Amino acid sequence: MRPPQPDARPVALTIAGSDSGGGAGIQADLSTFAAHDVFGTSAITAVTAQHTRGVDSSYTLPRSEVAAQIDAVVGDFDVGAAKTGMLASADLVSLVADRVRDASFPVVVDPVMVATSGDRLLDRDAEAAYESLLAEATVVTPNVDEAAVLTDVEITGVDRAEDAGRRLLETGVDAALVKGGHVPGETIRDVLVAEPNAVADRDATDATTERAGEFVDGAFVATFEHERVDTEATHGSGCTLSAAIAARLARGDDLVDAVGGATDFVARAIESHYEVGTGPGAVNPQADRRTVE
Ligand SMILES: Cc1ncc(COP(=O)(O)O)c(N)n1
Repeated sequence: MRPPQPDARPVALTIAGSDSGGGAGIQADLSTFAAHDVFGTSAITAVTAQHTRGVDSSYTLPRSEVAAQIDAVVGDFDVGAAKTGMLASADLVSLVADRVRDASFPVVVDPVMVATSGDRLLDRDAEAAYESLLAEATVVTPNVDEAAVLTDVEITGVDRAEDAGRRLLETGVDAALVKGGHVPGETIRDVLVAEPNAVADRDATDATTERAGEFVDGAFVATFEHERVDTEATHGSGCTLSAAIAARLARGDDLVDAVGGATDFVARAIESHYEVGTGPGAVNPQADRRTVE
Protein backbone atom coordinates (compact mmCIF):
# COMPACT_ATOMS: atom_id res chain seq x y z
CA MET A 1 0.00 0.00 0.00
CA ARG A 2 1.18 3.50 -0.83
CA PRO A 3 1.83 5.55 2.33
CA PRO A 4 -0.38 8.65 2.74
CA GLN A 5 1.01 11.64 0.82
CA PRO A 6 2.48 14.23 3.19
CA ASP A 7 1.45 17.16 0.97
CA ALA A 8 -2.04 15.82 0.29
CA ARG A 9 -4.98 18.21 0.49
CA PRO A 10 -6.98 18.11 3.73
CA VAL A 11 -9.65 15.43 4.01
CA ALA A 12 -12.99 15.82 5.80
CA LEU A 13 -15.67 13.24 6.60
CA THR A 14 -19.41 13.82 6.77
CA ILE A 15 -21.63 11.32 8.59
CA ALA A 16 -25.12 12.37 7.52
CA GLY A 17 -28.25 11.64 5.51
CA SER A 18 -28.80 11.92 1.77
CA ASP A 19 -31.23 14.60 0.52
CA SER A 20 -32.56 13.62 -2.90
CA GLY A 21 -33.46 17.29 -3.37
CA GLY A 22 -29.76 18.18 -3.20
CA GLY A 23 -30.09 21.20 -0.91
CA ALA A 24 -29.12 19.72 2.45
CA GLY A 25 -27.49 16.64 3.97
CA ILE A 26 -24.58 14.84 2.31
CA GLN A 27 -25.10 16.78 -0.91
CA ALA A 28 -24.67 20.17 0.80
CA ASP A 29 -21.75 18.87 2.87
CA LEU A 30 -19.70 17.57 -0.09
CA SER A 31 -20.36 20.77 -2.02
CA THR A 32 -19.19 22.79 1.00
CA PHE A 33 -16.03 20.69 1.39
CA ALA A 34 -15.28 21.18 -2.33
CA ALA A 35 -15.81 24.94 -2.00
CA HIS A 36 -13.07 24.89 0.66
CA ASP A 37 -10.75 22.80 -1.54
CA VAL A 38 -11.04 19.97 0.99
CA PHE A 39 -11.39 16.37 -0.20
CA GLY A 40 -14.80 15.11 0.90
CA THR A 41 -15.59 11.61 2.16
CA SER A 42 -18.95 10.43 3.45
CA ALA A 43 -20.76 7.85 5.55
CA ILE A 44 -24.48 7.86 4.71
CA THR A 45 -26.83 7.21 7.63
CA ALA A 46 -30.20 7.48 5.92
CA VAL A 47 -31.63 8.01 2.47
CA THR A 48 -34.42 10.59 2.35
CA ALA A 49 -36.87 11.14 -0.48
CA GLN A 50 -36.98 14.89 -0.22
CA HIS A 51 -37.70 18.01 -2.25
CA THR A 52 -37.89 21.72 -1.55
CA ARG A 53 -41.31 21.34 0.10
CA GLY A 54 -40.51 18.55 2.54
CA VAL A 55 -39.57 14.93 3.21
CA ASP A 56 -41.72 12.20 1.58
CA SER A 57 -39.97 9.23 3.18
CA SER A 58 -36.78 8.19 4.89
CA TYR A 59 -34.89 4.89 5.11
CA THR A 60 -32.31 4.46 7.86
CA LEU A 61 -29.35 2.28 6.92
CA PRO A 62 -28.44 -0.68 9.15
CA ARG A 63 -25.93 0.11 11.89
CA SER A 64 -23.41 -2.35 10.38
CA GLU A 65 -23.42 -0.51 7.01
CA VAL A 66 -22.91 2.88 8.64
CA ALA A 67 -20.09 1.43 10.76
CA ALA A 68 -18.50 -0.12 7.65
CA GLN A 69 -18.50 3.23 5.82
CA ILE A 70 -16.91 5.09 8.74
CA ASP A 71 -14.29 2.36 9.19
CA ALA A 72 -13.53 2.31 5.44
CA VAL A 73 -12.80 6.04 5.45
CA VAL A 74 -11.02 6.36 8.79
CA GLY A 75 -8.90 3.26 8.07
CA ASP A 76 -7.56 4.66 4.80
CA PHE A 77 -7.60 8.49 4.84
CA ASP A 78 -5.83 10.94 7.07
CA VAL A 79 -9.12 12.55 8.17
CA GLY A 80 -8.54 16.15 9.26
CA ALA A 81 -12.04 16.75 10.66
CA ALA A 82 -15.49 15.17 10.66
CA LYS A 83 -19.03 16.44 10.96
CA THR A 84 -22.26 14.69 11.79
CA GLY A 85 -25.68 15.62 10.40
CA MET A 86 -28.87 13.54 10.32
CA LEU A 87 -28.22 10.48 12.49
CA ALA A 88 -31.85 9.30 12.39
CA SER A 89 -31.92 6.90 15.36
CA ALA A 90 -30.58 6.43 18.90
CA ASP A 91 -28.69 3.39 17.64
CA LEU A 92 -26.77 5.44 15.05
CA VAL A 93 -26.11 8.28 17.51
CA SER A 94 -24.48 5.80 19.88
CA LEU A 95 -22.59 4.09 17.03
CA VAL A 96 -21.09 7.42 15.95
CA ALA A 97 -20.22 8.30 19.56
CA ASP A 98 -18.38 4.96 19.76
CA ARG A 99 -16.54 5.45 16.47
CA VAL A 100 -15.34 9.00 17.23
CA ARG A 101 -14.30 8.22 20.81
CA ASP A 102 -10.64 9.15 21.10
CA ALA A 103 -10.56 10.23 17.44
CA SER A 104 -7.42 12.11 16.48
CA PHE A 105 -9.47 14.67 14.52
CA PRO A 106 -12.01 17.32 15.62
CA VAL A 107 -15.70 16.40 15.37
CA VAL A 108 -18.44 18.94 14.61
CA VAL A 109 -21.91 17.79 15.68
CA ASP A 110 -24.93 19.36 13.98
CA PRO A 111 -27.76 17.87 16.08
CA VAL A 112 -30.25 17.63 13.20
CA MET A 113 -33.72 16.92 14.61
CA VAL A 114 -36.33 18.58 12.42
CA ALA A 115 -35.97 19.80 8.80
CA THR A 116 -36.75 23.42 7.88
CA SER A 117 -39.91 21.99 6.30
CA GLY A 118 -41.04 20.74 9.76
CA ASP A 119 -40.47 17.03 9.06
CA ARG A 120 -38.75 15.01 11.80
CA LEU A 121 -35.32 13.62 10.89
CA LEU A 122 -34.48 12.06 14.27
CA ASP A 123 -36.46 9.53 16.31
CA ARG A 124 -37.67 11.18 19.54
CA ASP A 125 -35.94 8.59 21.70
CA ALA A 126 -32.64 9.53 20.05
CA GLU A 127 -32.61 13.01 21.56
CA ALA A 128 -31.31 11.72 24.92
CA ALA A 129 -28.62 9.65 23.16
CA TYR A 130 -26.96 12.85 21.97
CA GLU A 131 -25.36 13.31 25.36
CA SER A 132 -22.97 10.42 24.64
CA LEU A 133 -21.95 11.96 21.30
CA LEU A 134 -21.52 15.47 22.71
CA ALA A 135 -19.07 14.09 25.27
CA GLU A 136 -16.78 13.16 22.33
CA ALA A 137 -17.31 16.28 20.20
CA THR A 138 -15.30 19.44 19.56
CA VAL A 139 -18.23 21.72 18.81
CA VAL A 140 -22.00 21.29 18.65
CA THR A 141 -24.09 23.61 16.45
CA PRO A 142 -27.75 23.60 17.59
CA ASN A 143 -30.35 26.10 16.44
CA VAL A 144 -32.39 27.53 19.29
CA ASP A 145 -35.03 24.77 19.10
CA GLU A 146 -32.39 22.01 19.20
CA ALA A 147 -30.56 23.81 22.02
CA ALA A 148 -33.82 23.91 24.00
CA VAL A 149 -34.27 20.14 23.54
CA LEU A 150 -30.67 19.40 24.54
CA THR A 151 -30.59 21.73 27.58
CA ASP A 152 -34.16 22.68 28.58
CA VAL A 153 -33.16 26.35 28.15
CA GLU A 154 -35.78 28.26 26.12
CA ILE A 155 -33.90 30.82 24.01
CA THR A 156 -35.24 34.34 23.73
CA GLY A 157 -32.06 36.36 23.25
CA VAL A 158 -28.28 36.42 23.36
CA ASP A 159 -28.13 35.93 27.17
CA ARG A 160 -30.24 32.79 26.99
CA ALA A 161 -28.15 31.51 24.06
CA GLU A 162 -25.06 31.95 26.23
CA ASP A 163 -26.82 30.12 29.12
CA ALA A 164 -27.68 27.24 26.79
CA GLY A 165 -24.08 27.18 25.50
CA ARG A 166 -22.78 26.95 29.06
CA ARG A 167 -25.21 24.11 29.84
CA LEU A 168 -24.02 22.28 26.72
CA LEU A 169 -20.40 22.49 27.93
CA GLU A 170 -21.48 20.42 30.95
CA THR A 171 -21.98 17.44 28.59
CA GLY A 172 -18.24 17.42 27.90
CA VAL A 173 -18.35 19.06 24.44
CA ASP A 174 -15.47 21.56 24.01
CA ALA A 175 -17.64 24.31 22.53
CA ALA A 176 -21.21 25.13 21.51
CA LEU A 177 -22.36 27.44 18.74
CA VAL A 178 -25.99 28.36 19.43
CA LYS A 179 -27.38 29.62 16.11
CA GLY A 180 -29.72 32.59 16.09
CA GLY A 181 -31.31 32.24 12.65
CA HIS A 182 -34.66 31.13 14.13
CA VAL A 183 -34.81 34.12 16.52
CA PRO A 184 -36.82 36.93 14.87
CA GLY A 185 -34.96 40.18 14.11
CA GLU A 186 -32.97 42.03 11.44
CA THR A 187 -29.62 40.88 12.84
CA ILE A 188 -28.80 37.21 13.29
CA ARG A 189 -26.57 36.48 16.31
CA ASP A 190 -24.75 33.15 16.58
CA VAL A 191 -23.19 32.71 20.02
CA LEU A 192 -20.06 30.58 20.58
CA VAL A 193 -19.33 29.42 24.13
CA ALA A 194 -16.10 27.45 24.54
CA GLU A 195 -14.02 25.85 27.26
CA PRO A 196 -10.91 28.01 27.77
CA ASN A 197 -8.62 25.12 26.77
CA ALA A 198 -10.44 24.84 23.39
CA VAL A 199 -9.28 28.38 22.55
CA ALA A 200 -5.94 28.24 24.32
CA ASP A 201 -4.07 30.04 21.52
CA ARG A 202 -6.37 33.02 21.63
CA ASP A 203 -5.64 36.29 23.39
CA ALA A 204 -9.21 37.38 24.04
CA THR A 205 -8.13 40.63 25.63
CA ASP A 206 -6.63 41.79 22.33
CA ALA A 207 -9.46 43.79 20.79
CA THR A 208 -7.57 43.97 17.49
CA THR A 209 -7.98 40.21 17.02
CA GLU A 210 -10.44 39.88 14.18
CA ARG A 211 -12.66 37.40 16.00
CA ALA A 212 -12.22 38.70 19.50
CA GLY A 213 -14.39 37.26 22.20
CA GLU A 214 -14.24 37.49 25.94
CA PHE A 215 -13.45 35.17 28.80
CA VAL A 216 -16.47 35.46 31.11
CA ASP A 217 -17.01 33.32 34.21
CA GLY A 218 -14.68 30.55 33.07
CA ALA A 219 -15.78 30.32 29.42
CA PHE A 220 -14.81 32.03 26.16
CA VAL A 221 -17.82 33.76 24.59
CA ALA A 222 -17.93 35.28 21.11
CA THR A 223 -20.92 36.51 19.09
CA PHE A 224 -21.00 36.48 15.27
CA GLU A 225 -23.47 38.87 13.68
CA HIS A 226 -24.95 38.99 10.18
CA GLU A 227 -27.75 40.99 8.64
CA ARG A 228 -30.69 38.73 7.86
CA VAL A 229 -31.23 38.06 4.15
CA ASP A 230 -34.91 38.36 3.27
CA THR A 231 -35.49 34.87 1.82
CA GLU A 232 -37.09 31.58 2.81
CA ALA A 233 -34.44 29.69 0.82
CA THR A 234 -32.46 28.61 3.89
CA HIS A 235 -32.79 24.85 3.26
CA GLY A 236 -29.31 23.42 3.80
CA SER A 237 -27.98 26.33 5.85
CA GLY A 238 -27.29 24.27 9.00
CA CYS A 239 -25.61 21.47 7.04
CA THR A 240 -23.51 24.00 5.14
CA LEU A 241 -22.46 25.74 8.36
CA SER A 242 -21.31 22.60 10.16
CA ALA A 243 -19.56 21.32 7.01
CA ALA A 244 -17.78 24.67 6.61
CA ILE A 245 -16.59 24.54 10.23
CA ALA A 246 -15.25 20.99 9.65
CA ALA A 247 -13.58 22.02 6.37
CA ARG A 248 -11.89 24.98 8.03
CA LEU A 249 -10.73 22.87 10.99
CA ALA A 250 -9.33 20.31 8.51
CA ARG A 251 -7.44 23.16 6.85
CA GLY A 252 -5.89 24.10 10.19
CA ASP A 253 -7.98 27.08 11.34
CA ASP A 254 -8.33 27.43 15.08
CA LEU A 255 -11.84 26.92 16.45
CA VAL A 256 -12.85 30.58 16.60
CA ASP A 257 -11.62 31.39 13.08
CA ALA A 258 -13.26 28.21 11.74
CA VAL A 259 -16.61 29.13 13.32
CA GLY A 260 -16.42 32.82 12.40
CA GLY A 261 -15.33 32.08 8.81
CA ALA A 262 -18.06 29.45 8.46
CA THR A 263 -20.81 31.87 9.59
CA ASP A 264 -19.61 34.37 6.95
CA PHE A 265 -19.55 31.55 4.36
CA VAL A 266 -23.17 30.59 5.13
CA ALA A 267 -24.28 34.21 4.94
CA ARG A 268 -22.89 34.29 1.36
CA ALA A 269 -24.51 30.90 0.59
CA ILE A 270 -27.90 32.26 1.71
CA GLU A 271 -27.39 35.56 -0.13
CA SER A 272 -26.83 33.70 -3.43
CA HIS A 273 -29.46 30.98 -2.76
CA TYR A 274 -30.90 28.85 -5.54
CA GLU A 275 -34.53 29.30 -6.46
CA VAL A 276 -35.05 25.66 -7.42
CA GLY A 277 -38.08 23.42 -7.06
CA THR A 278 -41.58 24.59 -6.22
CA GLY A 279 -40.77 25.20 -2.52
CA PRO A 280 -38.55 27.83 -0.90
CA GLY A 281 -35.29 26.80 -2.70
CA ALA A 282 -31.89 26.09 -1.14
CA VAL A 283 -28.63 27.75 -0.13
CA ASN A 284 -25.68 27.81 -2.52
CA PRO A 285 -22.43 26.46 -1.03
CA GLN A 286 -20.69 27.38 -4.31
CA ALA A 287 -21.41 31.09 -3.81
CA ASP A 288 -17.71 32.01 -3.97
CA ARG A 289 -17.04 30.14 -7.22
CA ARG A 290 -16.61 32.02 -10.46
CA THR A 291 -19.28 31.22 -13.02
CA VAL A 292 -18.13 28.62 -15.55
CA GLU A 293 -17.89 30.20 -19.00
C1 LIG B 1 -30.77 14.58 4.85
C2 LIG B 1 -31.02 15.86 5.54
N1 LIG B 1 -30.16 16.31 6.47
C3 LIG B 1 -30.38 17.48 7.09
C4 LIG B 1 -31.47 18.24 6.80
C5 LIG B 1 -31.73 19.51 7.54
O1 LIG B 1 -31.63 20.62 6.70
P1 LIG B 1 -32.71 21.77 6.72
O2 LIG B 1 -32.97 22.11 8.17
O3 LIG B 1 -32.06 22.89 6.01
O4 LIG B 1 -33.95 21.25 6.06
C6 LIG B 1 -32.37 17.76 5.81
N2 LIG B 1 -33.47 18.46 5.47
N3 LIG B 1 -32.12 16.56 5.20
